Amino acid sequence: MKTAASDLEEGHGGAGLDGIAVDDVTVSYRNGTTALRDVSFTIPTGTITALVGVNGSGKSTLFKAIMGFLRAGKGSISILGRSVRDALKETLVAYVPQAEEVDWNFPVLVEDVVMMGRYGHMNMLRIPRKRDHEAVAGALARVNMTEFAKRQIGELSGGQKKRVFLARALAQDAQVILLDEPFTGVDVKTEEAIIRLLKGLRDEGRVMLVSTHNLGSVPEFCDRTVLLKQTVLDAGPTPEVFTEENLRRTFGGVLRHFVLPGERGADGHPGESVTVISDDERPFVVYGDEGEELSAKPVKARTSKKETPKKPMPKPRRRTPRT
Ligand SMILES: Nc1ncnc2c1ncn2[C@@H]1O[C@H](COP(=O)(O)OP(=O)(O)OP(=O)(O)O)[C@@H](O)[C@H]1O
Repeated sequence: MKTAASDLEEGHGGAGLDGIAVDDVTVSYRNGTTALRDVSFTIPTGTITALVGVNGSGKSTLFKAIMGFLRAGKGSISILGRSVRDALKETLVAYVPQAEEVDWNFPVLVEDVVMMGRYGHMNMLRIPRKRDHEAVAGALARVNMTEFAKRQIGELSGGQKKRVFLARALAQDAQVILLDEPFTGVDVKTEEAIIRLLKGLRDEGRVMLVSTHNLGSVPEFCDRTVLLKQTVLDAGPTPEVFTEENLRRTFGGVLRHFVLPGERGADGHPGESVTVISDDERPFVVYGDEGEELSAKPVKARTSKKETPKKPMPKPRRRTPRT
């Protein structure tokens, strides 16, 4: 029988089996809202993929469909070559939720939250065995939260809570990890720690799909990008997909894009122009000539939907601090 591990070996580095394959999926809610229409994309194993779109573009709905909470009215989803149902049975998929989705008043210890990741590996009585305790300890250590094991989850900071839910996914030994806005409410240091961890998981051949509004971090750590607006506007390697034209199509008037002139520059960058592209969180910032390639017109807030030639985004050299 094929195991997840053997699949991952086959697929490591993008070749071989797809990590997630979404084929022509349409999902509608009972009230008649069609949140996803004809959505298709594939993600190879051993990759991190950004899921980018405005509020209401269908990101959470897509996560729910991949988790099997919502059934596609049309199309199919496969995970590591299995149906969603089989993938869930084999505990291959984990979900790291947005902070708002969790009731933080629920009295539960950090180690208990992480142990929930082991439920799929236990029998019906859910009595943890040695290997379950070891998995929990290992997962907490990996996210640097060992000293918080006996704390109530509600007492932690936003970034610490995020790390606990990541630890739950690790304790589960999930091969496919869906992360809903993992950087919201976390400081830059924690964000960097999470990114380092995700890169390590990628190198183990796992699959990560990350919804984010932090456009600045996408080219830094996401190999691939899926742009969503009820349907897929574009999907593929980030250097090809994360373009100015595509971001405008994705965000429309929500996107703010402006260039500060070279004479003024920014702190630490005198004489360099600064290009800023942002929806609502951390902007994508480019200093100097690379930024000028994006726009020849300085000091202009641009929110028009006018199409411009497709140009790859240059890699940012520095990002602005979080406000
Ligand atoms: N339970 C529901 N019942 C009916 N419609 C819903 C439900 N949940 C979401 N929707 C609708 O489906 C569409 C997609 O919503 P979804 O939550 O997937 O977007 P999103 O991209 O995750 O947004 P955000 O960035 O704000 O989290 C929206 O029009 C939303 O109003």
